This record gives sequence, structure tokens and C-alpha cells, in this order.
Amino acid sequence: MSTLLADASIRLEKALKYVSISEDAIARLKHPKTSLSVSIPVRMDDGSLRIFQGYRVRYDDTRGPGKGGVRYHPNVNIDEVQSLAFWMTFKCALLDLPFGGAKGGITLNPKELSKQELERLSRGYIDAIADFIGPDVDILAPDVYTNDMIMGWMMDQYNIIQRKICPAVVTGKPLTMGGSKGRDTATGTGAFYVIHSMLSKFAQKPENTTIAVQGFGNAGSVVAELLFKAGYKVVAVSDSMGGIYTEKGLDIPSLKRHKEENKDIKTLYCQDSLCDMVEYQSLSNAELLNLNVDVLIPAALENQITSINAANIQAKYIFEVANGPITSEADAILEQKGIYVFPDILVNAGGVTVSYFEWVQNRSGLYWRLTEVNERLKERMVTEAEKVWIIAREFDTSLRTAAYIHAIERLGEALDAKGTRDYYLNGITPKLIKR
Ligand SMILES: NC(=O)C1=CN([C@@H]2O[C@H](COP(=O)(O)OP(=O)(O)OC[C@H]3O[C@@H](n4cnc5c(N)ncnc54)[C@H](O)[C@@H]3O)[C@@H](O)[C@H]2O)C=CC1
Ligand SMILES: O=C(O)CCC(=O)C(=O)O
Repeated sequence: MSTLLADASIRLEKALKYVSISEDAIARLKHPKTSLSVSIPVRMDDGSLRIFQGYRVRYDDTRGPGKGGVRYHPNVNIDEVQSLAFWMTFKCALLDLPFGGAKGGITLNPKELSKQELERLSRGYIDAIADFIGPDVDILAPDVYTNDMIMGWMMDQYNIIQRKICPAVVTGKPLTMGGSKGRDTATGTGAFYVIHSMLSKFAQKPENTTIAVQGFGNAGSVVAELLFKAGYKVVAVSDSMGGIYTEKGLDIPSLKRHKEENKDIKTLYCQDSLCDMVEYQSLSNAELLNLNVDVLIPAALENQITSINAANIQAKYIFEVANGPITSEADAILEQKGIYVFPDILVNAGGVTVSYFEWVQNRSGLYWRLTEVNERLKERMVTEAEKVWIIAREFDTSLRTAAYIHAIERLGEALDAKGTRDYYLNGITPKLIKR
């Protein structure tokens, strides 16, 4: 069984065949630059001491400081964090953001901790990694089961250690602490811009388009709501407890409100978890993936579509809002079936793009209106999606390979421009591999 990072690297290998890039740059792109593993002691509310395992990986920082979220989840491990940092590297290059790729995580189920325990843990994480982060070094942000409140604690802890105010060390903060308008909805909004513009290429009209969304958190619920408002028929959504389906289309704003009140999404339509089988059906996360819909949006976790279930997918288009929801083996099966897969490093890049805007605003001290943030976001997302589309047609590759080609060209150029000390010492020039 290959690791997640090994599987992620297969995408890099595929794209390398089409790109002029030096052997040195390729060698450097295959390994994370820094992988930090820390233990975080936390005093629990009952007086006991619990040690949590945390990570921060900086995969590459050639194009700028490391950038990436922090995940709190029971399955967090070093392989997952390295893969997520790998994806961040290519995502930032694809969107032409002046950042490298990084990611962090803590292995825990945050639902089992009190708010006070969560705050002590978040501050403890910053104590453990403070020497390895900073506005010009590596910048944090939210990811699965982390949010603006946690980002606020992290920024405050970093300020305490530095004895100065450093808002640009963390993005996705509360607005009152220097957060950007629109960061809370940026991942879903960016995904909506890509989906809407790409579906128009297939003359896919919103009112005739059925959509299923797996994952109803920060990313999934926002994209589902925007698609609903644009007239698309969102027929199924799910969260970690399972999902709900109706042929006539769900009322997404009501579902969102229901979920915000900490309720199971199924209970809006079903008194218990067993639904009235005529109009609404409850379904598992696995069943949602197999629905006969036009568009499938995985917006939860990685490895959801694998060699085991890829043959059952019926959607015509998949937009990856989650990071890494499809394995490389499944990619091949979906390609054979003629399914268009729009890759994570493009589709979910709205989050980091507005994080970049937040970092810029923190450093300039001048804050933007929401319309300004969203206009700039749309312009970047649609422009880079269009470039990916053109590259895929030019080289007759999948959209994923095209996205990697586009990102690697930018990364390779930066890696070679930087050079390495041995060139200066020996006068060697890097060998280019020509396509
Ligand atoms: N938050 C952000 O800015 C960004 C998030 N992403 C990616 O989007 C995905 C979702 O992240 P967020 O929405 O931020 O997280 P979140 O913590 O806000 O929501 C996660 C959602 O997934 C659901 N979920 C958890 N396990 C599940 C399972 N096994 N099956 C189905 N649903 C499940 C949860 O119930 C929740 O609704 C992740 O892959 C993340 O890396 C990507 C780019 C940026
Ligand atoms: O906003 C950011 O800096 C990173 C968001 C993130 O973790 C991701 O795109 O996967």
C-alpha cells in the first residue's frame, strides 16, 4: 500500500513528461524541505496531563514563505500532513501566489475537548512550532475542524512569544484581529467561480444540472449554497453522520441554518434518521458518491474515490473541493470512463488566495471591501482555470496533469533562478530536460 505522499507524487511524475525543468529542480520537488513533529502537553479540565501529537511540514519555500492550514482530526499523521503540504506547494504556484507550500495538524478528535482545552492545545501548538513559523517564514490558516476562533488564539500566542503584534503569521483570523472579509467563505466561493465557468463550456445550464456534495463544512456548505442560489439543483449533501437525497433538489440555505444549530442535516427532513422514503432518502457517504448526478463535489476528506469504487461513479464532472479525494489509481478509471475531473489544486485554491489577500492587507495596513476581495478572487480563479483548460487541450492530457504542468513551470523556473551553492562553487549549470 503506497503512502498518500507517494500517490500524490505520481501526479507530479505524469506532468514532468511535458515540462522543461532541470533535473536538480525535479529532485528537490520530490522531498519535503522540513518535517517537524512535536508533542504538545495540555492540562485537561479534570487536572490530568494529556500529550498530543502535532506536525508542521514546509514542503517547499522557493516561491515565498510556506503557506497552509492546520487540521485537527483523529487521522492526522505525518504522511497526510506531508501530502497536504505537497498539494499546497503546487496550489500556490498554480494561482501564482508568492508562497511555498506548508501544512500542519494535530492528531485528535476536537469534538471531545472543551473550549478551554482546545484553546490550551492551540496555544501549546504555537509554543512548540514558534521558531519555525512567521510572516516571512511560514503562515498558518484554517483547515478541517479548525476555524477563525482557533486562528485568533494561535496569532495571539505567537504575539505573546514575539512580544509584538504579528497579524500576518496567521490568516483566516477573526475580522477584529485583522482577518480579511471573505476568507470564511473563500474556498467555497472560489470553487463556485471555477465550477460555474467550466460548466458553461459544456453548455450545462444550471436548471438542468444535478449536483451531489460530500462534506457540508466550511468548503462544502458554501459552494452548495452558491450553486443553489445560481439555480443549480443540489440533490444530495452529506456530513460525517451521513447524507440526504431528494430528486427535486434540497433547500440549501435552510440546511445550512439547521446545521449551524448543531443539528444533523438529515433531521431537517426526517423526524428520526429514517426518512419518508417517497421524497427524501437518507444515504451514506459512500452511496452519495455513486448517485446518478451530473456533478459530484467531494468536499470532505482524502481517498474517497479509489480503485474500489471508481467504476461505480456516474457523474459526468467531478470538482475536487477536498484535498486529495481521488487516488491516482481511481484517476485512471475515471479518465477511461470519460469523466472530467477538475483537480483540488485548482478548485479549492480560493481559500489560500484570500489568505494571500489577508496577508497583503495585514502588511499594508489597508483593508479591502468584500466586493473588492471577491472581484479579485474571481479574476484569479477564472483566469487560472482557463489556462489549465487550454493546457489540457494543447497536450491532450487530463485536467489534473494540465494543472500540474502549469504549476511546475512556475516552480521549476523559481527553483532554477535561485540556483544552489554548488553551482557557484563548481560553475555547473543545471541540465534542462526538454519536452
Ligand atoms: N477550509 C479551507 O479554507 C479549505 C479547505 N480545504 C479542504 O476542504 C475539505 C473540507 O474542509 P473544511 O470544509 O474546511 O472542513 P470543515 O471542518 O469545515 O468541514 C468538514 C466537513 O466534512 C464532514 N466530514 C468529515 N468526515 C467525513 C466523512 N468521512 N464523509 C463525509 N463528510 C465528512 C464534516 O462533517 C464536515 O461537514 C478538506 O479536504 C480541506 O482540506 C481546501 C482548501 C481550503
Ligand atoms: O488559506 C490557507 O493558507 C491554506 C488553506 C489550505 O489549507 C488549503 O488550501 O488546503
